[in-house]
Amino acid sequence: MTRTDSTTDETDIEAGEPSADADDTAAADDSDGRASEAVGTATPTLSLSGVTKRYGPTTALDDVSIAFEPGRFHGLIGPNGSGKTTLFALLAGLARPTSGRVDAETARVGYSFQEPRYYPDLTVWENLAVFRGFVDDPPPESWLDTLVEELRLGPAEHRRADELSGGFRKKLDLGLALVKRPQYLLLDEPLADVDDYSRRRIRSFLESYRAGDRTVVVSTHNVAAFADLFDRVTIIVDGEIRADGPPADDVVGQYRDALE
Ligand SMILES: Nc1ncnc2c1ncn2[C@@H]1O[C@H](COP(=O)(O)OP(=O)(O)OP(=O)(O)O)[C@@H](O)[C@H]1O
Repeated sequence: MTRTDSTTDETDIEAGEPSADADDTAAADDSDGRASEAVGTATPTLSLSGVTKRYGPTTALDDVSIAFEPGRFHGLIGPNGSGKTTLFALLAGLARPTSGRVDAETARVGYSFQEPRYYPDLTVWENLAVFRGFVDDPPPESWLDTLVEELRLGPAEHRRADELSGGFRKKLDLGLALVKRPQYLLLDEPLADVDDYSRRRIRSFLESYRAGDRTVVVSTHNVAAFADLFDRVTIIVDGEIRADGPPADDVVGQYRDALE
């Protein structure tokens, strides 16, 4: 468990070389003493407590507390600029809070953000295999076949990543998020650019992925695309949580009301 307490650091999402997952960052946290291993925690948690995140004069998150429970399909809903990506970056260990506390076992967190990361000159399969090589205790290689099948990556399996269409790039990034079969899967707009047929397959795959103690957190402003899957919804506006709990029968209406 990596616990990141309040700092005044303004570290942002790391740019540059593709990285396997957030584990490297967690290791860096340990080495400079700004995070510590929590012991004796029975249930792995993913949570923020009283977290504020500022970028210079901009407050991206303002005193946010939220816990992501095992076995949930959790919707994080908010308009552009509301703080969703920032919240994910904190949970993935890619950024530090300005104040407050982040509890995240980053080795169990997989993520796909809006900017895909992959090795451009490797094929889809090679990317999946390389990222699998970064994982300490990887699932069997057959898991990669499952991902290719379920994410409808087959037609592009042997094509270079930099030659892929936008939709296939998105699906490859989803695959990279899933390579280590994470307990917590954080997905930022996972269906953007994806064709209708693939959408249906990916939606039902994600629905089944939540089984057991796995948690899927989807960040989106396209509420309708996932409304029937959510069993918990957090609405975030201007860096503040406006609603957090079981979804209303009409999630789209619930979101509209929160924006007014
Ligand atoms: N690196 C940064 N430097 C300065 N401001 C930033 C940075 N990253 C985010 N912000 C600001 O923080 C606020 C929250 O941004 P964030 O990207 O978290 O929102 P979002 O909900 O993910 O938006 P979108 O739906 O458009 O992706 C915005 O005002 C944004 O301009």
